[in-house]
Amino acid sequence: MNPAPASQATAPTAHHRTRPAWRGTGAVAEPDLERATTGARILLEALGIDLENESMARTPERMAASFVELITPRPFQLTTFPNDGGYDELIVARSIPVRSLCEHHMLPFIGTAHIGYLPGERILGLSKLARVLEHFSSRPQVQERLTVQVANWLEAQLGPVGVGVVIEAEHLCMTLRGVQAPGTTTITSSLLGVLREDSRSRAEFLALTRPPR
Ligand SMILES: Nc1nc2c(ncn2[C@@H]2O[C@H](COP(=O)(O)OP(=O)(O)OP(=O)(O)O)[C@@H](O)[C@H]2O)c(=O)[nH]1
Ligand SMILES: [Zn+2]
Repeated sequence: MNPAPASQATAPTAHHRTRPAWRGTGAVAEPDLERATTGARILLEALGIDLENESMARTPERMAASFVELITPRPFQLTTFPNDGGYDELIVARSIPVRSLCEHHMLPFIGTAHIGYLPGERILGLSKLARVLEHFSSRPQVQERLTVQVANWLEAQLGPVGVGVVIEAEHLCMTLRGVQAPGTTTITSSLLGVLREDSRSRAEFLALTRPPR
C-alpha cells in the first residue's frame, strides 16, 4: 500500500475534508506570514505596547511566526502493518504531550493524552498515535472536538475493533485569566466500537489511562 499523507488520508470522511471545505473543524487555510506580522504589529500597538526598542522591534514578526507554527501540522505518513500475530488486546500510548490553541481566546491549552485501540486486521506504527494527535492539535481547537477528531480518524483509517482517546489539559484562558482558576484541568474522552459498547473493555481502557499510583 502506498501510504498517503494525513491530509489526503483524512479526505474520505465527513469529519476531515480537504481545505478549505474543512470549515467547522478548526482547520485553517494557508497562513500569510506577512499579513499576520502586520496584524500582530497593529494589535500590539493598539494595546499600547512600545515596539521602538531593540528587544521588541521584531516581536510582531516573532509573534506571527509563533502562531503560524502552532497552526501548521507537520505532515506524516500513515504507516500500518498487518496484524499477523493476531494481537487482540489493547494497545495504549500513555501520557502523550498535547498542546493546542483554544479557539475562543487563541491562548494555549496544554496537557497529556492517552490514545489506544483494540486492533482488527491492521496495526498502526506506534508513533502515529502521537502524530495524529499533533495533526489535529495544530489548529484552533476546543478540547472536545480534538478528542473526537483523533478517535474518528483512527477508526476511519484503521478499522479497529475499538478506539479510546482521553485528553487532560490545562486551558490558560481559564487558569491565567478570566475566572483565574489555577490547577484546574479538563478531561475529555471519546470511546468508539467495543470500548464504548462493552463495559469491561471500557473499564480496562480507562484503568490503563489512569496515572500510576
Ligand atoms: N467547551 C469548551 N470551552 C472552552 C474550551 N476552551 C475554552 N473554552 C471556554 O470558552 C468560553 C468562551 O466564553 P465567553 O463568555 O465567550 O468568553 P469570556 O468572556 O472570555 O469567558 P471567561 O473565560 O469566563 O472570562 C469560556 O467559558 C472558556 O472557558 C474548550 O476546549 N472547550
Ligand atoms: Zn480560551
